[in-house]
Amino acid sequence: MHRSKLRLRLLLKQLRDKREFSRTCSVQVKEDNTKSIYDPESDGEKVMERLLHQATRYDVFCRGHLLHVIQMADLYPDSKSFVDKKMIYPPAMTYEPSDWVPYPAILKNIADVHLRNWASELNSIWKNLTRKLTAEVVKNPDFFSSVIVPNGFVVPGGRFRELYYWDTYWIINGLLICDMMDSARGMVENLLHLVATIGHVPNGGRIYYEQRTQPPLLTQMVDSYYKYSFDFEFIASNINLLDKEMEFWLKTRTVNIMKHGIQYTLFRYYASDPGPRPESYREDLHSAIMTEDPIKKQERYTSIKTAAESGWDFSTRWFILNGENKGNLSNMQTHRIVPVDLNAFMHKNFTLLHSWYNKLRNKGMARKYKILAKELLTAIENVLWDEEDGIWLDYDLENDINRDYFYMSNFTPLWTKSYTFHPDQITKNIINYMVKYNLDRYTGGFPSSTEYSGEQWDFPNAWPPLQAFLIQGLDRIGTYEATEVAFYFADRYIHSNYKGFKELGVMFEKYDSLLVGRTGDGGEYDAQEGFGWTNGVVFEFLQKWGDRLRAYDTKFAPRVIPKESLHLKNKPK
Ligand SMILES: OC[C@H]1O[C@H](O[C@H]2O[C@H](CO)[C@@H](O)[C@H](O)[C@H]2O)[C@H](O)[C@@H](O)[C@@H]1O
Repeated sequence: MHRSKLRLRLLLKQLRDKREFSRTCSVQVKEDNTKSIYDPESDGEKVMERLLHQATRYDVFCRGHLLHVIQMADLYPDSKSFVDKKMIYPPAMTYEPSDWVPYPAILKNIADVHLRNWASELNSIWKNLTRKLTAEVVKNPDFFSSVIVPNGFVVPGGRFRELYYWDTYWIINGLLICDMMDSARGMVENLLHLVATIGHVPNGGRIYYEQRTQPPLLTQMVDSYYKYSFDFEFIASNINLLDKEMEFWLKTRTVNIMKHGIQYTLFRYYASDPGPRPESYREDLHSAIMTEDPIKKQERYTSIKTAAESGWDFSTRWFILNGENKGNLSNMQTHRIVPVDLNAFMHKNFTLLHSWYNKLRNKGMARKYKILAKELLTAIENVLWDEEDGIWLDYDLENDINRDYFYMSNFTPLWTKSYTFHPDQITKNIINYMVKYNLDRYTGGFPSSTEYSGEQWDFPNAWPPLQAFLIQGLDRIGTYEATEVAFYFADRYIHSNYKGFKELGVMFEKYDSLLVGRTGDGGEYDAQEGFGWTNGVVFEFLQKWGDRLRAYDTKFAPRVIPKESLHLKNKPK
């Protein structure tokens, strides 16, 4: 086979182990565009072949010399490209899910013809995003970085070619709304299978994601499936795995906080496995380069991986510098922050499990989850609730203070109903907080934070799940005022997604809160299109408000004007 040779000098002197790596390596690019390593100081390809044969897929995709040389050679602008490559056969192929239908029932509930047509186009996108592991991958898993799951799945899109834990929640809801109940169940079964085999749900469907998880939404996915299927048998036969996942969180992710002489147990993210993220190897190595101390280096890696586990990778939300959210990635101390959203998710999980065990007449387990839910709710209210601002705030374990900054995650307990306040009181608190941060001025969606850091989970990026937390959270309060404000912002957000699709033909992973219909930016990879959770949230909003939402001309302001009583006028900051 004809091969063209591309010689790359590696500037390996800068690296930690100079003796091992200060050599010249070559990379051969085959005609079929696959690459293999050639090492001129030894017997070239044979050595690398031998290495590949001896190595397990973990040695190739997750650690070791080969990974190091390739990632440091700067072969790909995005480090994740290599760890997703095939060794012989492609790990996944697109296939059409058997339950996909061209006219799901939701379309009938969308009054506006433009929005209806758009929903129909979005329904077609599911087919492009569906994957199933090939028989080859399943038979020879050692050649691939894919994690083996029994059923097909919908991926987020773009560079995200595998399943992702928390993305799957919104994808499943979208599938259920589009009458794809079998696909949705298959995806839940995949995650349950991962709990059974790995002990937790990994960040994503690759072996290099196994050592960390993501926001724990599996129990809520089962709940979503149950609400459509009424299949309590499914819950009954899988509840032990949901319990197993909760035990993982209880055993590995709790912290105790003393406040006014009382000890509370809350959850944090914590991914402490050694070394940099294989899929962002070069980036992490550079982040940790300023310290030679191996313990401090690992601290960096733990903070980075923990941020990835949180789903907010990256954000000033995890920076601690002199007790503030300032600095840069080297100031990240994710595992020293108790996050509002994680604790709200866990509270919801405990509540659901309590009610299901009750229904199963399993008194012991029902009691276990009743106590867990009650104690966590008390902790959320006593540690995370900020009386002055009338909102929940993350807690800084390093400085023993609440982090008084605007982050969209502050609203998550609304979404999980993790509060005991009277609906009128919480409505007032939340609307005041929204007014304080002038949320009405962001016509492209709510920004993740007010910090312009260049990181993707900060200003001005508007992420779909975060829109859902606040908009659905308001709606779930149930007061007239809160539900109208929810509709007002749902209308605005739908408009931003619709405008982007009409003008650019794509759905984005995230949006720019200042530029209606335009993608967000920043962080360590280019903005992606597809997109699983974006489409899922759109379907959720169309399902809820399809009778009221209207497509409107992008040149004019939104037609839905909030009532005077909503106090949501632009106010100078
Ligand atoms: O490669 C960088 C990071 O990419 C993922 O994170 C982002 O995309 C995920 C899929 O949509 C999403 O779940 C996450 O919230 C995003 O920040 C991946 O999950 C990270 O682990 C990875 O380091």
